[in-house]
Amino acid sequence: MESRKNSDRQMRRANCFSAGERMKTRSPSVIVIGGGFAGISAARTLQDASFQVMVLESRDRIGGRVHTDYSFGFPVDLGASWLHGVCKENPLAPVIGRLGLPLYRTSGDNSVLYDHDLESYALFDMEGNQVPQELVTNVGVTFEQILEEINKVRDEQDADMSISQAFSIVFSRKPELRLEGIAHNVLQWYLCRMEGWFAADADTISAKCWDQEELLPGGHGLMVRGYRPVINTLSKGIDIRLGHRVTKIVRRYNGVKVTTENGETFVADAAVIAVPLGVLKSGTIKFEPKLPEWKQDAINDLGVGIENKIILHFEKVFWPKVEFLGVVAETSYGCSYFLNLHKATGHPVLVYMPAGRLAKDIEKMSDEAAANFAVLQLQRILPDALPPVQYLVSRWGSDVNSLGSYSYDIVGKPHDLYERLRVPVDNLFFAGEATSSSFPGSVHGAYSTGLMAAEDCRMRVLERYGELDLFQPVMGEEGPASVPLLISRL
Ligand SMILES: Cc1cc2nc3c(=O)[nH]c(=O)nc-3n(C[C@H](O)[C@H](O)[C@H](O)COP(=O)(O)OP(=O)(O)OC[C@H]3O[C@@H](n4cnc5c(N)ncnc54)[C@H](O)[C@@H]3O)c2cc1C
Repeated sequence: MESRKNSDRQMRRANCFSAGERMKTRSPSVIVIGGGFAGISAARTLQDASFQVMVLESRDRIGGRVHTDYSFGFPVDLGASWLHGVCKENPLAPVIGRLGLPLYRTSGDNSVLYDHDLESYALFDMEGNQVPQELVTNVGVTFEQILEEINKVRDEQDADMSISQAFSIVFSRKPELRLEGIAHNVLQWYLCRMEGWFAADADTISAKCWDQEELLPGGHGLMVRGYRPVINTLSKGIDIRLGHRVTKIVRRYNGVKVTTENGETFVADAAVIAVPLGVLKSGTIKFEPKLPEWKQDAINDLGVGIENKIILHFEKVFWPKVEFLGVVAETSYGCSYFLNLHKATGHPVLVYMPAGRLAKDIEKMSDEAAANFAVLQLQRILPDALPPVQYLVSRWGSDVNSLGSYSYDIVGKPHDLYERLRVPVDNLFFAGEATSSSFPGSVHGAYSTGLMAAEDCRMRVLERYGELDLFQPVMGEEGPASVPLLISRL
């Protein structure tokens, strides 16, 4: 009995929103789990709407899969670095614009496949010979034709298939699209780029859903100064508890109780859960009661892929003045590409970006071995390539805080999984790139789901506060709750 009393007392002390505070501030409380773009945008919106907000973040930094590193003496992004859709319709445009952050446009094209204009590529074969630009462009056209044919094939059939299977069907129907020799290798390179977009291999990507995301106009722009200033600005003044890994979420009709790895407990009227899909899949966060079956199925069925960055900082530039360097090979697994950051930032930096199985294999290597692997690919193009003076290696697949880079549609599963992931369960609101059916796998997608979750949460909490039963204590706390201040402003 005594020990139960003690633990009750401890819990009360640990509560971020104690009964006293609730009476004083007269505003509803929300715990946001995860301090990436989705979580921070939800927290910002709710705090601006007079909610008491606390963010619990497992890492010792905010930003999640947006991670700008400054150890080279200038910013480089280990996670997201492009704004996909450089236009005023992009939900992030107002904040990026207000901050005066420069963007470097790598492509005016709005398509999934070309976040770089074709003329900015320099592709090489395994012997270091540059592929003629005309061939690169022509194979690009063939690749688009194949994708159009894939769409016809999928529309004829009810059952879904992978992009690789669809390729085989198209080749058997239209053998003239099957390329040989170096042209075949260039085609594999385009496929490799497509795999990079989805962070997954072609034999797992759904032919039915590959083009279901919405693309904003304005093409693709690199955040020259990195994404960090954006997240820092959005998070100003918010109560963020770093190093707080959530392990359990209990929900009741009148509140939520959230427990962290070190046993601390927090209660609030509602919670926004904005952790990555990989973390939800891992089952390391326990829900009580369990999540409904439809929600758990959505978590299980949506794919999460891996893309990584190996960022190489050289003493000086020794490569051609193009935006993208690529090595073509017989299979997409053997192909590789490097983003030339010198074009955008003026710094002698190349970024090697493996995806899918290759990224997974490279994650098994040490940082040094991974950097050497990237340099080896570079030396295929440029035999006299210098060793880097510094390097950075990301591990989004094995990092327990992400367990994957971003979500994608796997074969045979419907595209509405993103929406199912987003739909709230009682007073638990879901946010994050994997809950965005329009813009999955992107920063602006994550950001907009944070706004949506905040709005849903605001409505629900305010509605419930208007009900008599919410004048009862939240999660067993004593003392009257009160009608939130915000209601008078609505
Ligand atoms: C290599 C790479 C390149 C990319 N390139 C681009 C790009 O150029 N443009 C683009 O738009 N998008 C890009 N993306 C995708 C983009 O980064 C993500 O879609 C977006 O940042 C996801 O934001 P989020 O808030 O949903 O998740 P996250 O940013 O992952 O935030 C989730 C947060 O939850 C925290 N967390 C995890 N577990 C717990 C727990 N148990 N308790 C508490 N906190 C927890 C994490 O530490 C993290 O901070 C890229 C991603 C990667 C990995």
